[in-house]
Amino acid sequence: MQATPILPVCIDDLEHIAKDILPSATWGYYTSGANHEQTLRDNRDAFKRYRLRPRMLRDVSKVTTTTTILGKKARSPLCVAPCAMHKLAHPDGEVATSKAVASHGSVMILSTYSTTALEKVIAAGNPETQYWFQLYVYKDRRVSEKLIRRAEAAGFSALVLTVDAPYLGRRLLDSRNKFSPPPHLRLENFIDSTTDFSSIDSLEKSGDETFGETFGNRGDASLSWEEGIAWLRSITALPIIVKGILTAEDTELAIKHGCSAIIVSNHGGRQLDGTLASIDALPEIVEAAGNRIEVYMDGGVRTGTDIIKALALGAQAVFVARPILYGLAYNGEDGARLTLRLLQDELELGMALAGCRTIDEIGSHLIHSLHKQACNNIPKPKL
Ligand SMILES: Cc1cc2nc3c(=O)[nH]c(=O)nc-3n(C[C@H](O)[C@H](O)[C@H](O)COP(=O)(O)O)c2cc1C
Ligand SMILES: CC(C)CC(=O)C(=O)O
Repeated sequence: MQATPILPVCIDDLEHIAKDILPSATWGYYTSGANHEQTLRDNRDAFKRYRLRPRMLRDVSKVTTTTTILGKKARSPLCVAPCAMHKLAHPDGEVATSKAVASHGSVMILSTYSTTALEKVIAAGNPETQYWFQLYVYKDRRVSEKLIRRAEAAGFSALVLTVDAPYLGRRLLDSRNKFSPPPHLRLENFIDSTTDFSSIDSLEKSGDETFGETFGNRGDASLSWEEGIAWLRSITALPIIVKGILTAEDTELAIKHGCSAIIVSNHGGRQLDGTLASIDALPEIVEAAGNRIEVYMDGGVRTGTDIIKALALGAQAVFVARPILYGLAYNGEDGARLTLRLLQDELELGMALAGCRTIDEIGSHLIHSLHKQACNNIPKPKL
């Protein structure tokens, strides 16, 4: 058995510590994937199949990670993905995460299933930081519309529509653990819902419903590109970002239907098991997007060099989910800050060692792929 590290110096250390701290059912919910967890594992393993081709003697005495994300300046391309229920990790929950992201200066996507009301989360931030609201569309569209109105009023600057979860994936560990969030927590975004969301608002399951059924029974699985995106466009002027895209075909449709950006994602291996790892899907999507739309990615990012590889393969920004939960579990806001700082430090050092002074200098020339298929899809060098 591996001893718990005293001072966490990388994300894997934080993961070990979080495992020791968190109740086993919470740990299971946070870390597990769907079915046999092939995609969960592959999200991380796939990064190792890309190796770096560093350039030398390029005056890396100054390195900056400043970039733009959805047209706005950001201090770093490292951002925070939407994650349900941060208060399972620490009582300060999403407010702690918000403050950490604000000090880091990039983007936080807040989950619909936040354990803190969306207004409180954005109020803990600063104007430099972008807050985007992640949306699930419900059969009762009034529930989704009300959330959108609140997000608009609170100052969220984009909607992130999660498209890979018409139903919740089968997470075997959650079934074995009979995972159910503790009753003292609230899904605060639903508290004043005037529609029939009372059972989910208190996080109590109605009758014998499993957590997945509670979710599945309320989500609108009939959502389509034509009707769903048109409906969203008809009720909001906020940019719409689709999260969960894995193919060139859907990239084309996202552009056709007026989406503003794409997040290449398989939901951290928690939905359809057996998909491509996000980093493997990225080149196809970047090529299909062809600079018409920004492409971001998430899934398996645990080191600064993972971020460099994703940027080199064409991502404009990179999102992390579980690493933030590990940081929160370790030490609340300071722990979430540590997560971001460790990854940011690794990113800056990695850039210097690879000969990149700016984000623009991170191009496909840095990538040596160990699988030939991906090599064919790698976008043209930026340099
Ligand atoms: C515990 C947990 C809860 C999540 N909740 C949401 C959610 O509410 N909405 C969503 O779109 N994605 C959700 N995700 C998926 C993440 O946004 C993201 O796609 C994925 O976890 C990224 O992979 P990583 O955890 O390896 O960084 C969740 C992921 C985890 C681990
Ligand atoms: C409450 C869940 C639907 C949140 C989620 O997307 C997940 O657990 O992956």
